[in-house]
Amino acid sequence: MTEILRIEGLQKRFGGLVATDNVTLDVHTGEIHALIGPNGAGKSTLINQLCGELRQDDGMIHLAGRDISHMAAPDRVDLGLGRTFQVTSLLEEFTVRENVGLAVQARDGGNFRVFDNVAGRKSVWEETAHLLSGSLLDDRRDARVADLSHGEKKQLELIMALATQPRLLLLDEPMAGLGHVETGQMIETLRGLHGEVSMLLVEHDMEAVFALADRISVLVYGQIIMTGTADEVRGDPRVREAYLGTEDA
Ligand SMILES: Nc1ncnc2c1ncn2[C@@H]1O[C@H](COP(=O)(O)OP(=O)(O)OP(=O)(O)O)[C@@H](O)[C@H]1O
Repeated sequence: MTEILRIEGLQKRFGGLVATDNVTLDVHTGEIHALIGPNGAGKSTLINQLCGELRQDDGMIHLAGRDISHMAAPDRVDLGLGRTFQVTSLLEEFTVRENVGLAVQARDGGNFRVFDNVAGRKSVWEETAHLLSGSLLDDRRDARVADLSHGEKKQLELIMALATQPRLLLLDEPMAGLGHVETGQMIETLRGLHGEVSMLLVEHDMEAVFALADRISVLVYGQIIMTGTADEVRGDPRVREAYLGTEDA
């Protein structure tokens, strides 16, 4: 079993608070690995350290065998670390197709802002069409982002993250704010990518986590208290006490 990501002894302090406390975790190539934990457990802090937006105080991060612990954020993206664009970073007045085209161009080292440059580049539009084909947004490619539903915007975030051709995709609450139907659609979309791209999925929606994850790591007060399958996590008394409550999940 090869590992796409290996984290060892990762530590981040904010003053007296230890937000990630000696975190050791690996993501196997091709797996969906979920990271769950109560509010304030340190999930965002961990994701931000992986991206390079926050510098760890101690510990190591390896991506596909390379030590990226001290690498700048854009270099990590070049090595295959992808993160979903946030809804707030979408260009509302541009179409779905144009937003995806800009993400493709940005990956190729182009300027994210200079839209004119992208208009004439056939390869960018071919790849954009490929990314959109078969997606839930293919029929909406000429819609303005401002006219999309929240669920459609979350699908667009994901497609734009895939435009960077990640080897490991960090998904920070992809179900947040989605209704039941849209959550089901997002689960299906992620299931369709299973095996193609490795994923570290931070998510509060336990139904989605149990439906998607090969393995789940549970973070409580900055520490991983266990890693296991959905059944192992459901059945672990420490998890039930710390996170799921005493009732059946
Ligand atoms: N920049 C910061 N400065 C000081 N404390 C911080 C900072 N960022 C996070 N924290 C603290 O670190 C702890 C972990 O926060 P973090 O946001 O990583 O948790 P989380 O698991 O992502 O929570 P949630 O599920 O609510 O998003 C919390 O106690 C939080 O208040």
